[in-house]
Amino acid sequence: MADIIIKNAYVLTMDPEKGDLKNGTIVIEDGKITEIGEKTSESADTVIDAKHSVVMPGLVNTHTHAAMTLFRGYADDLQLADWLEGHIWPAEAKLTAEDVYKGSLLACLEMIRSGTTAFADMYFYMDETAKAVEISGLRASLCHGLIELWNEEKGETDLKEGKRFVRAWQGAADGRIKTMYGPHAPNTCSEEFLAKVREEASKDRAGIHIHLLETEAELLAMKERYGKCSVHLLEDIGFFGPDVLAAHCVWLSDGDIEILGKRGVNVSHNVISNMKLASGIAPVHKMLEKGVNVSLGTDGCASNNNLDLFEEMKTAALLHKVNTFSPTVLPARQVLEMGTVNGAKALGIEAGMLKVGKKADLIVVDMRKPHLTPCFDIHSHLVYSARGSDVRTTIVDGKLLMDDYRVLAFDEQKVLEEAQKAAEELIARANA
Ligand SMILES: O=c1[nH]cnc2c1ncn2[C@@H]1O[C@H](CO)[C@@H](O)[C@H]1O
Ligand SMILES: [Zn+2]
Repeated sequence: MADIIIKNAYVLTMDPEKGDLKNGTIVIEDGKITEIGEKTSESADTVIDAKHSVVMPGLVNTHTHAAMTLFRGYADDLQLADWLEGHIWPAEAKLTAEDVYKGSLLACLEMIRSGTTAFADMYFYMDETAKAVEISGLRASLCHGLIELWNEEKGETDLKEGKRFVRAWQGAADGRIKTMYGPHAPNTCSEEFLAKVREEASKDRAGIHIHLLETEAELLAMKERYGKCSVHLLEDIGFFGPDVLAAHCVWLSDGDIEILGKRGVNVSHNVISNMKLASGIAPVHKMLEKGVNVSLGTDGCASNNNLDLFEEMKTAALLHKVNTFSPTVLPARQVLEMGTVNGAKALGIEAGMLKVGKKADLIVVDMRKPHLTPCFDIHSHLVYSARGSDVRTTIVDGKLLMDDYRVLAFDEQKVLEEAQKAAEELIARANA
């Protein structure tokens, strides 16, 4: 007997070999997809009738700071340096472990509701985010943010905590949690420190998550300090590899793109954050042309201000069209690949596609909505018309986290109330 059967669905497999099924059935057992076809002879404890719905791989958010949900709308319309150093960092100095727990749970709730099944996170008090992931049922690649700022003592303390976290949580929550090293950025960490982090990550067989060339200010600071940009510096110290996840990558030269492609670096494109902070426009279509694995991230809620990857897909598709004066750039199908297949690859997850043997991380999107009627093309609808709130069911590792708009993972009202209270108290402390 199987665990879950989803029937009567439009199945968007994202598997080029299989294609889509107009009226399909998916069977889930022991956390994996065991059958995809027109019908099944199996029976299951839970049978979901997905009439008027699309079943698709869960979306993967490859760059966020989950607990920053507490700063949603706290500091808007500011220059990045002023935003980060003048507002966010002083407020973060007042964060407690409990705040991070409550903010992370809120983020998990928002992700479950908007169809995200896995995410990559860099922050502080990461045990708390890990606990929230464990409870919520989501999948995540987590790292403790290392902000050395050329302070040797801080570098050592951060790295020690980073290593403790990597070792404590690697493979936890039935393998749903993976851990990484999280050096903040090449302009907030020294060359020696970055080299040391690379060494430790290799030793622990953990990946590395870093902000990379987000702003022109970083590019200029790097040129002044080292006479080369961040990509060349990291290339010269042997930092890059397919286990590196680089967020933003806005200020890249053609040569930088070649390097990222050659080294198999995974890029997280955070289009809304880049627009909101006016950081610039990442050369996404060029990266994709060069075979770079580009996925999508929301960044934290202080620079977005939500975790809805449907919005991210639409915005990415639109921005790159107007930026290149070419409406054929980033077509809907390619953007869906960025949100699913490429994201799963970036986090090393056996998912991102609905295929027998893959992990059962999938979502059911309700298409019986005014803004989704009529429907000629599912790809187009999912990118240009759908919203995160159209997701009715979310399954991770073969477990139902939300069933027909009902969140099962935890008490939703309690999560909302506690996050609201924690945020109010935190901001009061920060403004005191
Ligand atoms: O877009 C961004 N650029 C640079 N730093 C960021 C951004 N978003 C969040 N953080 C900061 O990164 C640290 C995580 O370890 C946090 O301090 C967070 O505020
Ligand atoms: Zn970030």
